[in-house]
Amino acid sequence: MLALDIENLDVTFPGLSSPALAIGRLSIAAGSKVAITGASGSGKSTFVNVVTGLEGTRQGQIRWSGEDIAAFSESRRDRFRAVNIGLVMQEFHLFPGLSALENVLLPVRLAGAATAAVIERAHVLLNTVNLSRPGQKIETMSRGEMQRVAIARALLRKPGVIIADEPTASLDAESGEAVGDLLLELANAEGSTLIVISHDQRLAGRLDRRITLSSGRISEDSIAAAGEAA
Ligand SMILES: Nc1ncnc2c1ncn2[C@@H]1O[C@H](COP(=O)(O)OP(=O)(O)OP(=O)(O)O)[C@@H](O)[C@H]1O
Repeated sequence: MLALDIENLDVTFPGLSSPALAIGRLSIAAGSKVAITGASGSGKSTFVNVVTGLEGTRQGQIRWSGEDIAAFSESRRDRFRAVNIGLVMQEFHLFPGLSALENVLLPVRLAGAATAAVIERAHVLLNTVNLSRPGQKIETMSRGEMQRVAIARALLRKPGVIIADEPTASLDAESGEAVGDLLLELANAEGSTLIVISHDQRLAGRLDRRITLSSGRISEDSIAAAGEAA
């Protein structure tokens, strides 16, 4: 499991008068389960992009258990993400024409890391997410099933952190709840830190900590609020 420590982060884009994301200090403990919420345009996707290293940043530190990915080159960030971060996105990013199993294995196959043990783990994970037909073509699956394939893929390399960006947004209530259950169960079982970006108040309410972004800044943090109340 990985801890996240952010310091002096400031992400600006051309044409914006204030930063898309400005975080003086934020620590997320290893193994904790955190929801990030906020209105449209508040900086949630920017947060996902910089903490996963999908986007670089020139200002600030983003340390995962001590390793500052803000100081890494793009290719080093890509390698770090592939090994350490399990990403689940709203729009799944699965490949039609391939089966559920082939989708789960694609990143490790591309990395030349599909050992027999990893293939066995892919089968086990598909079972865990309640998919019994590993050979089913992805385009024939329901949206809830597709998201469960994406979760199995994200967990294949036993990532220290799972980051899910609006994982239930395009699902009906029942499938969304199943996906929320799975993310929590699997993060607990694997001992991964879990960060979920979500408008889904029910899902956010089930996590240990809720952080709200407003105009790129942290406007509420349930841990800080609990500390003030104590
Ligand atoms: N590449 C970019 N260039 C210019 N502005 C950008 C860029 N990316 C994001 N922004 C701006 O930064 C701000 C934060 O955007 P971001 O996508 O992080 O918000 P969000 O909270 O994820 O919103 P939503 O819930 O609508 O997806 C917005 O004002 C957005 O227009």
